[in-house]
Amino acid sequence: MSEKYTTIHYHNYLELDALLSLQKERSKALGEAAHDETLFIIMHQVCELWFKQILTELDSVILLFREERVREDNMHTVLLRLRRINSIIDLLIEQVKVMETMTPLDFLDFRDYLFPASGFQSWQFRMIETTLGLREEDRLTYHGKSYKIVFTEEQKAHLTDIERSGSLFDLVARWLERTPFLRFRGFDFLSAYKEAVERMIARDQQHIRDSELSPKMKEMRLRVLGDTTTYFRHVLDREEHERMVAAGEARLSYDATIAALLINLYRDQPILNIPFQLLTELMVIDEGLTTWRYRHAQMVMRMIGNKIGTGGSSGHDYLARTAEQHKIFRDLHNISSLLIPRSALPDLPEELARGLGFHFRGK
Ligand code: HEM
Ligand SMILES: N[C@@H](CC(=O)c1ccccc1NC=O)C(=O)O
Repeated sequence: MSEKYTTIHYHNYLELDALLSLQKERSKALGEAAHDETLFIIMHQVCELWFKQILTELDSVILLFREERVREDNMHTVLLRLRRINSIIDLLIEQVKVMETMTPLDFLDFRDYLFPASGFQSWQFRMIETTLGLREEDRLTYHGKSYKIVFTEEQKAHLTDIERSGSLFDLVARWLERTPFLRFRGFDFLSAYKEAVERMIARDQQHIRDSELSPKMKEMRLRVLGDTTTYFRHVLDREEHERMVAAGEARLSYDATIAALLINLYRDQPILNIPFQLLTELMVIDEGLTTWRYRHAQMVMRMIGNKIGTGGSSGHDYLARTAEQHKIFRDLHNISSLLIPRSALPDLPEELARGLGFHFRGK
């Protein structure tokens, strides 16, 4: 008999007996009950639940991306799930305010009971970072040791597994490299782009030189404009890009970078619109996590000033540095320095433009 139509009560369905018995204040158990410790526990439990949901979404997206070809009809689902992650991150940022209704003095009523526990030991947070593509070598070191030392062997193995099997960053990079439009029936995107950049810079330089501006202003404007050796050096030259990758200054391969550039420049072509949205959502995840890190660091500053963290880090200073350093999709943000105005873009050959559009062929 099917179990589908048996009845269930709200309370049981949500396992509320278990859930609501999980707030065990150490101050109450070991000394004098501190009123705000319940909030502190619930805040963390709520965060961990949202981390679980983020991981569920990331795992499903990764599964769709692991297929030999990412199916077009899966792309929309991927986008919906990435957007869900971004809504959750917005909520996590907003939630910091609730934590800040606790005053630093009230925190001290129970902080002593927390040593040496800390957010360093949040396995799900590390799973999120690693699944997205933060590698061991990208991280600030933890007293010169691996960030994994605080975890069980099983948890460590799981993190290593993800590092080996390919993060979302890696999968998106491979997907970009497969973009089929870079060379299409005589249209060589890269040569057309190179020519357009050179033409645009030469024209703008001439306009500045011919203008009525003072020599000092002219010099400044020319400097802002840059030339083909400033922003564009590494896209105009594969070897230069490969040197940057080897030096750790770029992470996306040359081909993936060019594909991301094409998608950004021609994002109005219907077929490139969803890929463009995908790249955008990935950047939004990075921005959201960075904002959360800053927000958390700011809260920490308010709560404990410059004290050392219970996990042994320098506290606020360490956290603020992770915000800068632990970005994952930096390469996608860097594409913006390679963009040129639409007016300077080479027109696509008509056949290609037609190929990139959606065509309804009625009978
Ligand atoms: C009074 C509130 C809080 C304070 C004072 C605080 C303080 C700190 C400090 C000082 C660290 C650095 C590690 C250490 O040396 O201890 C840290 C790390 C961390 N905290 Fe908090 N925290 C608070 C609330 C939260 C909440 C609500 C969350 C949500 C889950 C959270 C998640 C994390 C995570 C994930 C890390 C690791 C960050 C990294 O290494 O990149 N913290 N926290
Ligand atoms: N690291 C904090 C303590 C703390 O926030 C914490 C302690 C135990 C479990 C989770 C924590 N939250 C995030 O770091 C401190 O130094 O006060």
